[in-house]
Amino acid sequence: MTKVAIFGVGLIGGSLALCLKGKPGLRVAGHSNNPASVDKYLKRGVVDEATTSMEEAARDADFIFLCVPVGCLEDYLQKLNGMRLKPGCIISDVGSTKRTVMDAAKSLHWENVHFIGGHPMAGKEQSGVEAATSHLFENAFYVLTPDESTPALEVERLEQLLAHTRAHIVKMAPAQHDDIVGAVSHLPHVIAVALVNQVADYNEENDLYERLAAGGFRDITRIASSDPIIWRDILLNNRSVVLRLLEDWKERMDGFIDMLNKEDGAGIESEFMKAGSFRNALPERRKGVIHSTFDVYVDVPDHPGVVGEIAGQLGSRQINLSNIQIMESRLDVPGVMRLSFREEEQLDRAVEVLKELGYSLHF
Ligand SMILES: NC(=O)C1=CN([C@@H]2O[C@H](COP(=O)(O)OP(=O)(O)OC[C@H]3O[C@@H](n4cnc5c(N)ncnc54)[C@H](O)[C@@H]3O)[C@@H](O)[C@H]2O)C=CC1
Ligand SMILES: O=C(O)C(=O)Cc1ccc(O)cc1
Repeated sequence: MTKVAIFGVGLIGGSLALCLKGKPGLRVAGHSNNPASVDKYLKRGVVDEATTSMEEAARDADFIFLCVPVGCLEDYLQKLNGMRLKPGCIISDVGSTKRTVMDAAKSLHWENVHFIGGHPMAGKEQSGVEAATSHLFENAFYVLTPDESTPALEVERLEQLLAHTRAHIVKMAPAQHDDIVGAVSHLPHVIAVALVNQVADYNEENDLYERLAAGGFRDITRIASSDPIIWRDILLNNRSVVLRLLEDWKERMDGFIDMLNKEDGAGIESEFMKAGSFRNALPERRKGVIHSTFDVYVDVPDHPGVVGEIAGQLGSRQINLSNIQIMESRLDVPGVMRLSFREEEQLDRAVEVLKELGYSLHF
């Protein structure tokens, strides 16, 4: 049996556990400092075993994943470094920044243990094991930042395990990762939070702001609801990159101020045209590279008739399903069903029907 130990079974650790648990030859152990969390992991059936003891979780583990806030990673590495780990053990993490954790791992001496940094580039604004799902990483990029000294065979072992996530593995240097992810993820989170708080302050005087903020404002600020501790740690950790990006951002805002002052309509138009053509060309995650289908995930209550009901409702409207897969179905966990369609138009119609029927959908 291959033992996988997961430290911090929250949104990401829990989702990873759900990808791996029940796969042939794999056993998943969870760790939390908090006894109540350990009970919760077991009760939800996310892991095979759980403990508050780091030693017990790490003992005999073939793989260890650190899925705790970025600010805790160095401390966890130091603790693991002081333990007797299984020879050949691979330690990885899922932190949203890669430079400091790679430096921390490199500064320690490991005896036949390999650290390979990782970052699944998928997530959501919710946190905790309650929000974990087995399909979170599907079709997403999963960055690995192996050091030059890490034997290729060990990186392959990790990649083989991560194949269960159905994510696309990409390898890059830690500093490059932090620069790019700073721009496409960390900066947008800061902007979303600042924007929401700006409107929240206006709303103190007049609650019409809140009432009219239903449409686009909600969409572009979804990530402002992300977990404060997780994001405090990410931003402090990648602060030099984020500070540089915010300086650029300030310049861009000055550019808009300038165009408005000068009533430069052509300038504004050209900014929207440039943004539109870049954004419209961005790859859509739901059109997976591996699968030539259009998929939607439906949260379904655990009752036997639900597959029939959904298939029946879609069939009666001549919406052609190409596949149905139940991804999690246990007594105590609500199920997730993947519906696949060969054509985007069929998917769009199905989404409309399922929303009308009150199902909660994910892409
Ligand atoms: N939220 C997201 O969308 C993504 C997060 N990440 C990274 O994954 C890691 C885990 O994040 P999530 O699963 O989202 O968070 P979460 O809050 O859902 O889970 C964090 C886990 O760490 C444990 N933990 C241990 N020590 C802690 C401490 N001192 N303070 C708070 N929690 C502590 C918590 O009990 C919990 O099990 C972070 O390093 C984050 O940067 C990576 C990709 C996406
Ligand atoms: O909710 C979203 O869209 C995200 O941006 C999720 C996310 C959060 C943190 C990461 O390191 C990677 C992805």
